[in-house]
Amino acid sequence: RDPLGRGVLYKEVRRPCRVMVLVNPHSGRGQALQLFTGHVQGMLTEAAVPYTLVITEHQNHAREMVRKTDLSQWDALVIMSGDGLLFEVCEQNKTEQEDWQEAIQIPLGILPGGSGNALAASWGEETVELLLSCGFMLCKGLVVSLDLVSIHLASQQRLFSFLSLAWGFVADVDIESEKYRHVGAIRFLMGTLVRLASLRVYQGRLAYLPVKESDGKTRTLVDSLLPGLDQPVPESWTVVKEEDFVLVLAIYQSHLAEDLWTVPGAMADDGLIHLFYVTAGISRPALLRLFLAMEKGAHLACGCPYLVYKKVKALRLEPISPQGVITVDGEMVEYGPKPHHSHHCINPPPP
Ligand SMILES: Nc1ncnc2c1ncn2[C@@H]1O[C@H](COP(=O)(O)OP(=O)(O)OP(=O)(O)O)[C@@H](O)[C@H]1O
Repeated sequence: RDPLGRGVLYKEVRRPCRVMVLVNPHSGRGQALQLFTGHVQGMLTEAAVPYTLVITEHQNHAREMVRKTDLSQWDALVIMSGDGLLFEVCEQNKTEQEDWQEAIQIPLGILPGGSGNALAASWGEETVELLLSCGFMLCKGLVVSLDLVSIHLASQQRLFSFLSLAWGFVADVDIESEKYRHVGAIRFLMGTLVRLASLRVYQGRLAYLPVKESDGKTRTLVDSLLPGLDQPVPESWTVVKEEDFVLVLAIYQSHLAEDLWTVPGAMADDGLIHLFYVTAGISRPALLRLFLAMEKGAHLACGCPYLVYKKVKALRLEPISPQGVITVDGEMVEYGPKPHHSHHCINPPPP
């Protein structure tokens, strides 16, 4: 079904639908619970969707809830927070459960309560208020399949990522601006201005497997495209000549935040990793112009010679700079002088 007329096929969860809603009262400007009770609760009641409300009390509370829960009792897990709480739930759901192949079939929902809300923004309607649009999809029980990217860290840890991997400028801004969370979405602009003042270059090696016209979607849970981290990248991969970067960003949804429309054409399950990188030499005003243009999805039209965009199936990132931040879905992950980050796009079978 395509009830929103966006060329996207949705499935519907079966009725009656039992939903667990996890609300982080401290996310974003600290109003998630009020927004839930003020806007979403009534919609769910009217739509006769039974739900159980869990208010998270501390970091990792949602993770523990999901670990302890018999998931077969629920038809959907819904997170009202930013992308961070969803990352916590996904990690628990997918990597720590022995039966994660089954666990990833459970529909996950997101209601925007954070300051970035990238995933919600990628899926909500632009014409109506984001929270109401996400609440509407929840009431209708509309489900789409979502690409997951498998990430191997240097320590062998494997993560599943639903949104992005970032290194350099974007990752620094994301983490450094967390302290301004209470101001909402504008935290990214504040963080961008602060970081621009101390713009730095990050050394590293980047290689990727470009998408070919003939490529179909990769529907596998096995990392068949990934060479071992101790192996060189295969000949079919492109090795980026430059080793001095201002940022590297791999994103698989359209939005990096509510007002950062990074990949205008991205679909939730197009099987693509959208790789952006900016090489050293870009001026501060030019970098600022890119981020301002991104609000309208117009950054690629800026004609900036330092910005490169590729559609890829897999990539490897090897930071050489000893200090830096790498984020997955906006959350900081381990960083080492010589970690390898390999990515491989997988599409789990539709729920
Ligand atoms: N009750 C709580 N008190 C403190 N921290 C919490 C609580 N519940 C959850 N958390 C933690 O808060 C962190 C931030 O949440 P989240 O990323 O969802 O919101 P945000 O940072 O405001 O939004 P965004 O990621 O969109 O910018 C998560 O790591 C989560 O584990």
